Amino acid sequence: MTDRLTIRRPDDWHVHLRDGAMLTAVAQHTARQFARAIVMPNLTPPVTDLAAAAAYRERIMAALGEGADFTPLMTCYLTDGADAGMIAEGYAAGLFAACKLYPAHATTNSAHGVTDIRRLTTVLETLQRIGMPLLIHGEVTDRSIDIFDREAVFVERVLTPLTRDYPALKIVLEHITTAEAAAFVAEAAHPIAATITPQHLLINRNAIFDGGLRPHAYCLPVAKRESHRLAVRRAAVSGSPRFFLGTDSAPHVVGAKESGCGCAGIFNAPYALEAYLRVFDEEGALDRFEGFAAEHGARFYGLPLNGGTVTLVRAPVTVPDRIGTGETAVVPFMAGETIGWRLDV
Ligand SMILES: NC(=O)N[C@@H](CC(=O)O)C(=O)O
Ligand SMILES: [Zn+2]
Ligand SMILES: [Zn+2]
Repeated sequence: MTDRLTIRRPDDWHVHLRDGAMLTAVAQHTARQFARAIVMPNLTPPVTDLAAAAAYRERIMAALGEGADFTPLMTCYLTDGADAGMIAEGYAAGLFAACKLYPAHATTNSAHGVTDIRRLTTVLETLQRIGMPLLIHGEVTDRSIDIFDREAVFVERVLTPLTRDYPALKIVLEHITTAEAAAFVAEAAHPIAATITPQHLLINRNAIFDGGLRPHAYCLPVAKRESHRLAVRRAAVSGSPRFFLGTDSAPHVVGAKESGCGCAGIFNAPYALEAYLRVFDEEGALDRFEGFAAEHGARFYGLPLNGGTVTLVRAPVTVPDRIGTGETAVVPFMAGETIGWRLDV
């Protein structure tokens, strides 16, 4: 039995670092484990231009303090009015690493998102031409579609034609939750990849209703039935370079979760690596963990691999019931549970 695993320093290819007091509270958890992270732009107001992205990057580095060895990779939130020239300029300048497509009203802070992807023709042509990745929250927002089917229907109705219309457009389908999404990404003759969260590897939809309504197990896309969880697990540990780590850590203050209308989002940053490693351990795939956590994403984005290493040791670690106080009090993913691995720092 392996009791110690050392891998190249990993990256988180999808995280919400928030802003203000919450940013100050949560950023350290990500920077402690990851060398780089793709930072989601769904602030209020969203990060839609160069000045907003540069200022947000500054606030992230200020929150981490002097000497932090962490690189935030900024993203541009696409709206119906997105400006292709500005986006290309930001990419060329190394400010934007990618663009993020939220279908309008699909998830937290997506009200300014895209109402119809056909409005983005010029932007998509530009991204394709310059090799800039398009990151997608892949759910349809059609209210007649059952919430558990919104990702699979997005794959069929939106993603399939998109890959046909833009055959060289680099796409990351974010936080996949279904067998349909995993199969599409694995098999498409297209430069496409997917991020996978710890929660979609560890819980199915029963967790949301386990003895009562469990707001801390609620995120979007919502967890699916067990057969989908198993399909997503197989994809993660398959060794395919198209699947990589993206926590989707999405903190909401405890009162916003435990509410008559609780926010979507799971805060998993504090024990993210440990949670993922538990899955690879259970699947007998420890040898594939480094690829998933530290290599596949960087290669897909066309970025260098990190130097340095992190070490995880087999040890019982119990996740606290709550992290932070007051306006930054958050209930972490797996609160009260014991994970069998600990990051050795
Ligand atoms: N995943 C979530 O449930 N929530 C995210 C938004 C997102 O990634 O869709 C958030 O910003 O809270
Ligand atoms: Zn999302
Ligand atoms: Zn997210």
